[in-house]
Amino acid sequence: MSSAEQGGAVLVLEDGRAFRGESYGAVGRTVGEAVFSTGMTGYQETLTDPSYHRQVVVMTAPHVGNTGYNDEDQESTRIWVAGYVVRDPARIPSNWRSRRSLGDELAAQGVVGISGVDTRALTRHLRERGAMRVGIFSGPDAARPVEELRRVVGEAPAMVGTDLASLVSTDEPYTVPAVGERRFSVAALDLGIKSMTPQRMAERGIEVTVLPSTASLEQVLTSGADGGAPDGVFFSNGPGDPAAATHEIELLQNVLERRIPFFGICYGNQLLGRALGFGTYKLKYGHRGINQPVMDLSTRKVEVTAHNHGFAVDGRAGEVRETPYGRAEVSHVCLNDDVVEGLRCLDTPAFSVQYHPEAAAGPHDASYLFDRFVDLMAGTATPDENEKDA
Ligand SMILES: NC(=O)CC[C@H](N)C(=O)O
Repeated sequence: MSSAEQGGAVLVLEDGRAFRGESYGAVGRTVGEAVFSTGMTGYQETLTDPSYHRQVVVMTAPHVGNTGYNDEDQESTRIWVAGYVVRDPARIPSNWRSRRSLGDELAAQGVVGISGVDTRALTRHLRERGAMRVGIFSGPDAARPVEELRRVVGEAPAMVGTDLASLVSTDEPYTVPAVGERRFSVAALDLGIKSMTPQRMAERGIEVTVLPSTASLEQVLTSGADGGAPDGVFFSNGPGDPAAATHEIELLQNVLERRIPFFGICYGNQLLGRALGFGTYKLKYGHRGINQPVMDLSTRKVEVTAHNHGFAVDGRAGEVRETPYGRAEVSHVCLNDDVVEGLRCLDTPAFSVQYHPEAAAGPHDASYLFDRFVDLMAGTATPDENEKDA
């Protein structure tokens, strides 16, 4: 069934603003946090990123679905976004890898979307008023009065204070083998991990044991080769508010105390921040897209990077703090708004970034960070020297 045959749909924001359009994907109703992504490409990776759990994603790129949906680019086993908002969906997808249209895939996975929306107006609204709850309603719901639908939206759970990692994490540990000879073993806590992340490590000779977010310290410490301690610990990206991740923060403090080399991405960066005693806060509307400029303050180099975060670590560019694990510095900042994009411990082998060096989707400028992790484990970089390979 084409979108036109599916009938009308309405998007209703928590503050009462409504946009009418056509149903796209599954027919029904959905609620979540409205966020926008500025990526021009990479929608399949976005849709399947578990960090988007409970979020309704608005695409600022006007044409979405041009390359259809393939069987290779997914970052997890399913689409995680709670809803999808586009202006102009492709009527005829075209790519040699495409297996079906994006609209058909959204429908097959039960994801409610809306098309024909003035996504520029919607994005400007979110930018001015901040991220807020939203609902998409199609089928018989589309005909209901907006005020009634707004009440439904208002009952959706808020993002602040919500611990979501356990809802998206793996139930059972699994191993991603090293490509070629195994040089290191890493325990990766799955807080919503994207499949490209263990892949990038495996390419560097790392065997990755992916553990559930509820893993105990004991499990982490016996997940290395032959049941021994791993050479490094990694914390992944993931949905929810880092302030609510009590178990994971405590686990990380134990890792830092033992001086096991640590690397964190996105949620992992926020959790390193909290483990060190930094605060975290909710950004007005967040950073999402694959075209965000970040400066590595140790080299002054600018990288174009992929982002997906609604929270951030509270700190200033270049700031060095005394923490229970020695000195820690703010190592990277976003050049759009000075938001903290990376942390590095100077006396403990640990660092993290708020953005996505795994680059799925996104530019590969930041892949050097996986090499820094290797250097930390190899002992070829002392924590305060590891800028040398940038
Ligand atoms: N992609 C992520 O890891 C996101 C982290 C956190 N949930 C945030 O929104 O900021």
